[in-house]
Amino acid sequence: MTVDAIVFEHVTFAYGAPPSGATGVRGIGGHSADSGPAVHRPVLDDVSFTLPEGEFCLLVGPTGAGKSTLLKAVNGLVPRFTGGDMHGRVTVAGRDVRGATPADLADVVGYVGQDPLAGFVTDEVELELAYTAEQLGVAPAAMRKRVTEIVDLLGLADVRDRALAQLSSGQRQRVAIGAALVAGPTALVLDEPTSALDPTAADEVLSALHRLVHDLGITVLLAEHRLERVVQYADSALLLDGGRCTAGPLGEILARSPVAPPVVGLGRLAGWPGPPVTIREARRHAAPLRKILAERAGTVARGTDIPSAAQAGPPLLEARGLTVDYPGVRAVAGVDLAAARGERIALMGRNGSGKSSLLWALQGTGKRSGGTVAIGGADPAARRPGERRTLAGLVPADAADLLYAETVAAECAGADEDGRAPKGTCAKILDDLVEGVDPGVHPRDLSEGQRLALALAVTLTAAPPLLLLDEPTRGLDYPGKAALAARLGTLAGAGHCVVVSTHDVEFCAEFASRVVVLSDGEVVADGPARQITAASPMFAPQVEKILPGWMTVAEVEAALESGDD
Ligand SMILES: Nc1ncnc2c1ncn2[C@@H]1O[C@H](COP(=O)(O)OP(=O)(O)OP(=O)(O)O)[C@@H](O)[C@H]1O
Ligand SMILES: Nc1ncnc2c1ncn2[C@@H]1O[C@H](COP(=O)(O)OP(=O)(O)OP(=O)(O)O)[C@@H](O)[C@H]1O
Repeated sequence: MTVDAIVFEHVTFAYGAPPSGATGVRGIGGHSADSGPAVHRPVLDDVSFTLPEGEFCLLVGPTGAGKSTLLKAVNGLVPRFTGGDMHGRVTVAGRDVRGATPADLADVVGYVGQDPLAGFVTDEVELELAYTAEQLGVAPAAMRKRVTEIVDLLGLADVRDRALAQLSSGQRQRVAIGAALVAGPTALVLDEPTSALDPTAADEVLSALHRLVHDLGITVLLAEHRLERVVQYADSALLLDGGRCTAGPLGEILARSPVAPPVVGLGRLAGWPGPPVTIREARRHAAPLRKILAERAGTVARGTDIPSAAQAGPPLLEARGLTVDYPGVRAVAGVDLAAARGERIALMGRNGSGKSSLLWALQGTGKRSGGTVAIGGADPAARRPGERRTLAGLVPADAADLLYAETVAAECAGADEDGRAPKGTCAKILDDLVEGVDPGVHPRDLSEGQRLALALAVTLTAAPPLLLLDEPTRGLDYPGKAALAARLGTLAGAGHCVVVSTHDVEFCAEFASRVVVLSDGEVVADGPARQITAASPMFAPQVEKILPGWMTVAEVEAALESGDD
């Protein structure tokens, strides 16, 4: 008989009311106590669903829909540590979550947040894995056996003795999953576990989760924006939109979802039945469309084919022999990079290949151990911070680093003033990226995607000639990413040079004219986006895999429309 792993019965939740849990416990970003008793619009509105044992379920929904909130309600973090007003019932493996702490529930549900480092309590892999078991009072012999099983299951044998700080991001994420598994839970909930990972590391993590579902019958509930990465692993989906939640088989949910991967968009455009949700299914329908496109390929200008401006003008940015050393690591190893106004460059490469270090060194704030950087002839490192900002703007991977004001509205007003932009510029950019952000809310209470959009809007308002963005698509839904690509395209068209470090191949396909690939701090490929991404199974976007030579749904749509004229 199958047991229901996670059950929500008429769950309604709104932020704003005082915390209902124990006092003296550090909250998870909630500040309801000092913001008064005002209750906001419900984030979850009469949510009911049942997830059986051994199911891999995706939680999908637009930016700020409440996905993190729903996941935290599974193990009681919401409302216990966030405050808020909650009605209805959540049960995991038959246990009522109300009144229990996440630690009480560790043997039925494991929670893995977006940033594994933030959740670690020790310094070493094995200690971290053993920690939860120790807390639960498991006998040493049983504990060693359990840790070994988890190490094998998650492919961590080679690194089990290492310090956590020496692990790659994908390995750290697998350790975080392992730590959540030690207590032997029925269910695992994961909040965008691959958002910071390169495509290879993401595949490793998702394959490990897939094995847990198949070998151990664990139920996995996983929130993710990059659906193209995860659909092939999932059985079912929950769609959260406007507070309401719909559950169903993956294909059915994606067919009606406002957020769907490119393959679904292509299927809708081409009228393929289903529509297909995997590349494999889509290829079965693709032959007639390939034929039509082959006839049009010569006559249609594709967006990303716009010639590189590098050939047109003198470079805005010129770096020579740029080197960044940390103790024991050469993060950037003699990089030469020239970029002109109008270029849209994606910086790609494995986790730890040196992308962030390169961006910060180019901007002038980061460490530079050797080499030169010039932006419009000036060395940004030699300028004062205020002046530096007029040469280059950098949106950091952790968007919160850029935000200081008490409300979204104040942040936007400050950005308009600092950037000498007309009033309302920043708010308008924000609204284009993510709709409906409450201007009165504190930036720390925004969802991940909303906060990132705000940091982007603040930087784009000042619009310096060189724009550097470090992983700017975390937490953004597909419409948000398309809006970001469009805005960056407009800025490039107006003479800015835009460099984006990203693991998001679909965003790269929409945005980039040129791709630079780093490996171990060195540039190993540099050329037109279409050429570089098509040549690599790791970097190729979904559309390219189904219709070689075509990168995005919009491109295919334009080609089909051109034939209708
Ligand atoms: N502590 C809080 N106080 C007030 N409002 C909050 C708080 N935390 C989140 N919110 C709001 O609740 C809504 C849902 O946030 P949540 O983080 O659950 O969304 P999400 O779907 O996970 O978003 P993303 O896709 O960006 O990760 C957002 O509008 C957010 O601004
Ligand atoms: N402050 C630091 N001190 C020591 N080593 C560092 C520091 N910052 C980065 N490193 C190391 O330098 C190398 C490059 O890191 P960097 O963050 O630039 O890579 P990345 O390509 O941006 O990675 P990711 O895709 O994971 O964000 C890695 O080996 C990293 O561990």
